Amino acid sequence: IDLDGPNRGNWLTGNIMSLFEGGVDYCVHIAEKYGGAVRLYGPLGEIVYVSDPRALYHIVVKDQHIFEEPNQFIMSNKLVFGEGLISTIGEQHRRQRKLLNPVFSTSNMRRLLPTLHPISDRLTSILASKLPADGSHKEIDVLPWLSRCALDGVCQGILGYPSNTLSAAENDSYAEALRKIGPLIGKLMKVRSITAFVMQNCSPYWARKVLDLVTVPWLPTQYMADIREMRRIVETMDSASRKAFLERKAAMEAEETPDLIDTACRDNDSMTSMMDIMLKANAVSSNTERLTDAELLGQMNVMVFAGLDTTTSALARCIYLLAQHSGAQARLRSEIRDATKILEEDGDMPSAELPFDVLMSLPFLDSIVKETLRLYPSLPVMARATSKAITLPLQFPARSRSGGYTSAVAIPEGTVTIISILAANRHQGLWGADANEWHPERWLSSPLTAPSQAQEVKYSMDGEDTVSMSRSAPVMGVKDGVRFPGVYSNMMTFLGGSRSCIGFKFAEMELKQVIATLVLRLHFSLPTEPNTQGHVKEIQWKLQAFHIPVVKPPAGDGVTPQVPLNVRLVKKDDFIWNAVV
Ligand code: HEM
Repeated sequence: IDLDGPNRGNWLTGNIMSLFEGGVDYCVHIAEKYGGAVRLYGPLGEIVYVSDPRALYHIVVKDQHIFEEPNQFIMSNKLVFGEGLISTIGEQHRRQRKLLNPVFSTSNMRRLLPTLHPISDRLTSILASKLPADGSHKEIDVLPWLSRCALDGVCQGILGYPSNTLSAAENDSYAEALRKIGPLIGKLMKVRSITAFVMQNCSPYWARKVLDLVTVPWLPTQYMADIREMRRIVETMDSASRKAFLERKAAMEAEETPDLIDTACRDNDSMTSMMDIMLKANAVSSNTERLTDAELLGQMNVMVFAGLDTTTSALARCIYLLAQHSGAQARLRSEIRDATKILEEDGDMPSAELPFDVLMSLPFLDSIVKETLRLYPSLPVMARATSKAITLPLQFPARSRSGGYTSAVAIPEGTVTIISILAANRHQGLWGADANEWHPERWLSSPLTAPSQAQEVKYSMDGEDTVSMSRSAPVMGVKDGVRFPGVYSNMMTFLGGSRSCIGFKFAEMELKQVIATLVLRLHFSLPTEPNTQGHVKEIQWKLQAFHIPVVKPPAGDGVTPQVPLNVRLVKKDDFIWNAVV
């Protein structure tokens, strides 16, 4: 591959792990140094690391069928989640998206918001109850509570399943399974290729038998234990979501109204869940487009999983940044107070239960969420594999192997391509010289163009595939008609194209609801209490599959800090890792 890049590194594993070891700085630095397409090495050879806007447009939109998710990703997802969106490709995936896209419409989000009100209230009350009655401050590890909140949010909002992990002393087995599944998938990453091979060549019955057999003789014991644990988790998850699904389906079939979508939503606005809406959309769809029960069930499993650690990571980052920037926190609080005061005066709403349209249009809250998701996307990099050879055009020339520059790169079939969401979101050419800084005000100084003056934003890729769109667009992230092909405010956080995040509106709404409720009543700051030796605890962020906050105990403190039960601890170097779950 005729691209420049860092040295190969380890002869066997290459330099791919540097992305995670070097963290955000490294991921951004290599794009700034070599350009929007960089050559890296993995165990199986060369890898292309991409952050160029035109190349990304080809990867996620125009040539998406050539840049599919790697086979082992699809196959192992199928084994764990069933027939949901992250386990299907091609025509089946297209059919699923066609039915599901309208389910995530703005009007359906409006219906779902009330399911999040009691959850964000409960989170706030729990944290407030831990504070001293005299109004003074106290150090609380908020991460596990944010995680429980995100879990209750997806369970209730998506599945209609009241997991109540915020209130319950003991978690139910379903909630427990959901919390464990992300880290286990990470641990089992190395055996994914075996899974893919077996799944493709055997029936489900034999796949199960073969996987049992082939893994026994040579896999380290820990893998075996993890595989057994994964199987237990999958069974728990499957039986709980199947039960919820069958109950809702039976209840829906008992309704004798032809216009199922409209009636149910009108009659029972606040009680609805994503599953209800999806079941109803499916019932009224044509026979050829209708999803099977297995596909519907798979969607539920996938959405609950996809919406959990991503949202927790984003919530944690927002709270962390607000704690770091007390001025922004104060400004946000007064914006929310003003909004709730107006409503109280109107006698409309109790405190933080802002109506959907008010919540979603608070300018500073919107800026905080956007800027945080831009600078710290929950999923910093995504992998694709080319199903055939292709030449990828670049918007901005990248450094070639010979030391010159190239504006197109030939990629052989079977090449792993890494989409760098992180580097794209920090592209200085499109986001400005301060692209690496958290600066929420940038979104305020970039008002929406009024619909009457809607600009024709020309997304000029090449002669043939020019995409033009007329819309009221924020000017942020666009320069000379060039922008990233993301579904959310020109950034790549939720990707773009047919495999973009289907739940991004739900995620945005949940983030805004939880942050508004928390900030209205609580003030957040970083740890300040020195231990007996005068050292203060540090919070740092580790880049794994997700961004994970890492708590470094105060220097010289040999005592392991007290941590809540649901936090998985891994001792590495001198850090205590608080996994997101
Ligand atoms: C801040 C929160 C979130 C972030 C940053 C995020 C990000 C992403 C990204 C980058 C992808 C593309 C993955 C890939 O191509 O491999 C994705 C896919 C997906 N997300 Fe999200 N997500 C978030 C929340 C949610 C929520 C709340 C839901 C469910 C309601 C959800 C459901 C999905 C699904 C089902 C897919 C697969 C789509 C497909 O393949 O067609 N996500 N998400």
